[in-house]
Amino acid sequence: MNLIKESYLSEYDFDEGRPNFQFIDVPTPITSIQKIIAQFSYPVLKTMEEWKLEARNNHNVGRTADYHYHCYLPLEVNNTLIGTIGLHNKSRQLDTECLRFFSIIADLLLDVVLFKIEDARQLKDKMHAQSDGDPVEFNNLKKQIDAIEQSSTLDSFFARCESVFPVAYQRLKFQLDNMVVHNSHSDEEALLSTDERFAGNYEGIIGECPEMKKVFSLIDRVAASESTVLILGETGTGKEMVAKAIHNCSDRSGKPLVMVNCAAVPPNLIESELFGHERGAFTGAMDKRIGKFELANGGTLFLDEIGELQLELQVKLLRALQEKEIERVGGKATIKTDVRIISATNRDLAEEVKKGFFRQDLYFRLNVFPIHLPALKQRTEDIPLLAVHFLHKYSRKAKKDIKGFTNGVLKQMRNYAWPGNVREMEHLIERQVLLNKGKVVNEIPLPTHEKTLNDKNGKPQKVKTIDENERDHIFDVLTLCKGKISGPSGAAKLLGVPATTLNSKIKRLGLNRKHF
Ligand SMILES: Nc1ncnc2c1ncn2[C@@H]1O[C@H](COP(=O)(O)OP(=O)(O)OP(=O)(O)O)[C@@H](O)[C@H]1O
Repeated sequence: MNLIKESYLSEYDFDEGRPNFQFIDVPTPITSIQKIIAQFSYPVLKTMEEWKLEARNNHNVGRTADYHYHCYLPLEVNNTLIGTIGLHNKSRQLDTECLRFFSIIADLLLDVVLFKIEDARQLKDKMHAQSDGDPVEFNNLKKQIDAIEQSSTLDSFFARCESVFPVAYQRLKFQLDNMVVHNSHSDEEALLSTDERFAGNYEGIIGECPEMKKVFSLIDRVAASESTVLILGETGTGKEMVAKAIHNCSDRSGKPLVMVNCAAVPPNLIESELFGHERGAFTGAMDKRIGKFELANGGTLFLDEIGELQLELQVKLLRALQEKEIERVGGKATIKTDVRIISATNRDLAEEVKKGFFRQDLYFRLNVFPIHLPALKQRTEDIPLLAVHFLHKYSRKAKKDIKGFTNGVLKQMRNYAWPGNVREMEHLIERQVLLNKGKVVNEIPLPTHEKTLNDKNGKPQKVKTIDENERDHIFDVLTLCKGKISGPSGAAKLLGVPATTLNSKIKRLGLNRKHF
């Protein structure tokens, strides 16, 4: 029996939503490592240095030179080694769940090989029986045998894997990329689920596309510094998660991370929310109150939706950042603060500055280290991964055993625009888990009316609120009229409203005339 080949299972990508492990599938003669592997009946994981030592340095590392961890398993038929299967990983350790899965893959591969051997053997028997008989039939059988022998073992293997465990494929891919390097191999540690281990890393942020890898590397780089960070991205892209990850990876992690959603606090209360107030500072201030700046002392203050902060408050925030001290509302004393600021917005802040809605000096202060989070529709390769993650999370919670999605559902999700990004997907899957009857999700009620509008170039645009629309339009007309409101060449005439009405709209919408 021939050695089949040493197959490499380490390079993989997603092809049209279908996990596609790229085996490097070249027949090789039996190697010294394979001889060692043949002594085991279970997956053996070692670093390449350890393998080389085992093989008395007599191993040509070849294509796997870039990889650090190498796990091998022998493939045997009737006690004869017919090949080995290798799983290689660049920098991260492989855990027990992954190794178990690897054994299943090896079994399936062996199954496929056995079928192939058996089919070829039966045809050969028939062919021998025909050796003195019909030459046409003989040639026909010979062709069939050649076809079997030359057929890709791995193609048949993929077909089997896909039908046997489509979701497990995605799990493996997810694990491989997100595995944490372990120095110890205690069972307890190895048995922790990937999600739990991962949560201690980047706050459970999932993503493997190049844009997300860049985000992880920016988190790594900025966390240890004291820099002010501005996180930009559409709603639901994970800005809050990134802020938590930066705080948790920083030296301030032992101190509080205090969050303020600038859009959620009424404008008249935001100053007291941030800086606190003294008793009697304003009607309703019955007691002294400590503000978020003071609460975050020594730690991090996360200012979410910073783009919604009114101009008046922006001045006060800027002062607090520059002077590193605050005054409570109604108070006289200045209070020193040591706070790292992380802010986030789904607005285009640079554009807001141009329009006069956001102070340029504050923007420069906050935008020391920007991190841009991609919209979900810009990272469709992450969609199956996130979907499976949420499916497992909510199935576990609901105590249901839902194994995965059909390819059709995955495709639907990849084609959807996700205006609410990851948050929208999470809610949708949480709901679907509760409603789902079988073990597989075979339909998903994606909204038919996406909350985006195509512009004249066919690009999807966020649907603006009436106020945003009005503000932008007034801004454009004021720019055209160089800030002039009344008179024949003024904006009021063009907009068809009295100058007094336009003035009050400008005030209400927070437009700043000096920018025109
Ligand atoms: N990469 C990700 N991996 C896992 N979960 C994610 C990811 N991104 C977002 N989520 C989930 O989506 C939800 C929204 O995330 P988050 O609140 O961080 O988004 P956001 O950008 O701050 O949204 P908003 O601008 O509306 O405040 C969270 O429940 C989080 O669990």
